[in-house]
Amino acid sequence: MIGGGVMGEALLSRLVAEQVFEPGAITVGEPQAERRTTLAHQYGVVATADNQQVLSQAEVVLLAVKPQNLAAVAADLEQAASHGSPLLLSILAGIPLSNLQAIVPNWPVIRAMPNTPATVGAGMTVLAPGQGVQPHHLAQARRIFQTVGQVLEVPESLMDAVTGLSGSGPGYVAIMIEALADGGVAAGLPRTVALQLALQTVRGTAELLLAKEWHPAMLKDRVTSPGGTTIAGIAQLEQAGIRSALIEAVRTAAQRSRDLGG
Ligand SMILES: NC(=O)C1=CN([C@@H]2O[C@H](COP(=O)(O)OP(=O)(O)OC[C@H]3O[C@@H](n4cnc5c(N)ncnc54)[C@H](OP(=O)(O)O)[C@@H]3O)[C@@H](O)[C@H]2O)C=CC1
Ligand SMILES: O=C(O)[C@@H]1CCC=N1
Repeated sequence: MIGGGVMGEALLSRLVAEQVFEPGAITVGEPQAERRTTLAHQYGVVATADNQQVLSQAEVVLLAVKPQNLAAVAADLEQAASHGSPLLLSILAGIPLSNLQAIVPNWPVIRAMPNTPATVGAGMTVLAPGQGVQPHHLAQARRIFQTVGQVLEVPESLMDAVTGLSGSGPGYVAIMIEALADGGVAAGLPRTVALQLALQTVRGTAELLLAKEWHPAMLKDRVTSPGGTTIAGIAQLEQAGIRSALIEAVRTAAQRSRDLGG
């Protein structure tokens, strides 16, 4: 793994907990000494400041640096490109397969977009395979990302939209949960009670829709008693433009993903 930050750790923690890899078989390249110590102590992985140590014997390389750091890592990848041809899994938002393949022309490359619920095995990862990716490479990528949740495959042309929805989505939902709890506090609930209610309401709604395979509108209709509380709340949400706000959030994030790719 190159880049042991938030998302790298989220994936690492599950891969070790689910025993997909022996901790000692994982080497993480990470420039921050403090992060290296944390990752090595907490998960038993090898952590190094030298990316060549990561790349020298790797079968799978998981690229988890910020897109803005790709240029720095490209030099390491180019240097390693002549030894072997490991599977490269890139989770970098917005970086197209063509950019990665230009750096390591002989390596199979899969662009992946996971999300932070991966930390608890409830992630959503979408994969887009590059040229030269064989079925066994895809199977390996699926095995890795299935450890952290659901996996779906799409053509690369959809990956920026995926990034704007499921990649960034946990941020939007977290704000919704925080705001719901604030609403509960404004209506007189203690903070801890309000947060528990908001969290379980969001989880329960998602679980109900998944279990029953209902259209979301059907659930909305079932909650809204005529002249009741829910329709009064929904009228307020519509007036504030909640649908438009969420649609534009996904569209703007997708555009930002395109922009990161240059
Ligand atoms: N966070 C998320 O929810 C998701 C993130 N992603 C993608 O994952 C990637 C990482 O994001 P995130 O974990 O949030 O970011 P972080 O900044 O938390 O993690 C990136 C890590 O890589 C380190 N790094 C920087 N340069 C190098 C280098 N040359 N070699 C090795 N490591 C280096 C950084 O160190 P330093 O801080 O010192 O620069 C940092 O610790 C991004 O490309 C993002 O698009 C994808 C899906 C979801
Ligand atoms: O905000 C970001 O750029 C990353 C990619 C998707 C989620 N976090």
